[in-house]
Amino acid sequence: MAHAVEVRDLVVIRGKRTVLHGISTAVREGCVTGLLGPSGSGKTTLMRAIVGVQRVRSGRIEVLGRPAGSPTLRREIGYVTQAPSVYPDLTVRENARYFASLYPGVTGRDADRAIRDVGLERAAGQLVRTLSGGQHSRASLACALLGDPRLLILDEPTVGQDPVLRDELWQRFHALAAAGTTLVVSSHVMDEAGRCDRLVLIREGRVIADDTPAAVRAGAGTDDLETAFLRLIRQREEVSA
Ligand SMILES: Nc1ncnc2c1ncn2[C@@H]1O[C@H](COP(=O)(O)OP(=O)(O)OP(=O)(O)O)[C@@H](O)[C@H]1O
Repeated sequence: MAHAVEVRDLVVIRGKRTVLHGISTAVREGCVTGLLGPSGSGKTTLMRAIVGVQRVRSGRIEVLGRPAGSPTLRREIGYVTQAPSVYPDLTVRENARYFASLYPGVTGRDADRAIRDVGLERAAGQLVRTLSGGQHSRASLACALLGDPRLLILDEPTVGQDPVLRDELWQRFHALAAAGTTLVVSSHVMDEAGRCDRLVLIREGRVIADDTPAAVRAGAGTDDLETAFLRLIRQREEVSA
């Protein structure tokens, strides 16, 4: 299967700390790849590097066959950060229509469909600054979907969503993947890991597993991904001790 993203020996230093210590991984096209790891492990930094907005010390990243950060990639990548990326003083619909207007051929009808796709139709006329945290991040997701990106990078998109909405969002992610979009979704919630096609587990800036959920479970000798993650961490600690 072709790779949408290839990362080789990536080293990133932020402030005075080495945050990514020579990471190598690849993201398969048309899959949902989960980036899992504890808070501060480097998930956002890796996503920023893939999107091309993170200064890297060394290593190589290819995205859709081009070096990360290439201007021609801008229209092909949708990136939803943890920070709000929609205008607070516009309604959800106004935001979606504004972002739709930035893409040739994307219409107001597409904007309305994106709002429906993230389950925000009842809040479409509401000012973004009055939305709940979960609604706010779904508004950002709707706007990121508008350009029909080939690669969607979603930083903790299910934070603050109730279980029903989380389930709907995961169904939506898989529908997008089935239609050919590649998704990279970060989370530190292990029960979401099992919903990914592939997992990249990161700890302290190093990849400690890169496989399907089933293979990660089998490799660690447990059915539970949280236990698998803990076992992988302990194995690493024993090897480096
Ligand atoms: N602007 C910055 N300057 C210096 N260090 C930073 C900066 N942003 C993040 N870091 C550090 O880089 C490390 C990795 O952070 P990153 O945000 O990539 O982790 P994460 O796995 O995404 O965490 P979370 O799950 O909490 O979002 C952390 O130690 C963090 O303190």
